[in-house]
Amino acid sequence: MVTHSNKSSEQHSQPVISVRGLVNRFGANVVHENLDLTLNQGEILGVVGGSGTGKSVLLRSIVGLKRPNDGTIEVLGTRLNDLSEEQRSQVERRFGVLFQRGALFSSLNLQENIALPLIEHAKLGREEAEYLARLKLSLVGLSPNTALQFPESLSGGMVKRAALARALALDPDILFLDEPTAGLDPIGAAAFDELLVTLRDALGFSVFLVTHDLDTLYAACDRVAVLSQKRVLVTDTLARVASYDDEWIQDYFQGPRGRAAQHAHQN
Ligand SMILES: Nc1ncnc2c1ncn2[C@@H]1O[C@H](COP(=O)(O)OP(=O)(O)OP(=O)(O)O)[C@@H](O)[C@H]1O
Repeated sequence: MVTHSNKSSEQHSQPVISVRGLVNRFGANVVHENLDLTLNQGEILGVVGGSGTGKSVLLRSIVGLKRPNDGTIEVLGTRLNDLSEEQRSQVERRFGVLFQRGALFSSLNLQENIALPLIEHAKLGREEAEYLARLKLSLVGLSPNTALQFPESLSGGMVKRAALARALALDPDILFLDEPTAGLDPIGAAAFDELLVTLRDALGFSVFLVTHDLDTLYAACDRVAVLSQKRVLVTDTLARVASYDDEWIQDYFQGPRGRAAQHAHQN
């Protein structure tokens, strides 16, 4: 059951990301063709789709790691296409990104990992940055004595939390998460979903969440966008998307795993 207030699009109609007519190609491989997507203020938007439908490429296009072949991307009211490199990096500072792999530097302890963006981008001194890093660790539920530990000594769930703390280091307006619960056991994944909703409710950021995890969709997402046929086929509440007349959607939501997730969250 969704325990948070279901902040649907009606309550958060202000878009923080607006993608229109996006085209992405790699040589002859057309990944996106005329793709539209909207992320509203304060919502957690789950982005799903079959393997290779371009979820990660979409995320990378928005955060500035892949230059689109065509289309416009507007973030927080600013059209990214029109910006200089310097202006673009100002906008990108308002993003927090958690990638599926390579989330933390293995040679740095947690405090140093989280302090890094504060030193590099916010130009804080080391002591102040590490103080803030410890605050971020407590925000994601990690005790102060994890601050000096290295990523390899932590469980998968703790690493994800620490990576989330780093993504939150610069107090982002928009958080991008690429399969954050991949590799976690169901209890660790559920705890991460709950933490995400709690932090969103408390801090008010908006979330672009790529996931294959049906439980995450039920537990954390206000709306779901489905990538299929090189575009966003539908964006709506989970209940409406789950009943959408499309073969992949029906297989995904009404298959055994989809029904199990739905059942688990109804009880
Ligand atoms: N750097 C790249 N060079 C060439 N092709 C790429 C590159 N990055 C992605 N692609 C291609 O773009 C397509 C979409 O990839 P993407 O990783 O976005 O899919 P996805 O939906 O995130 O998949 P998955 O669910 O398996 O992670 C794939 O065909 C992939 O091969």
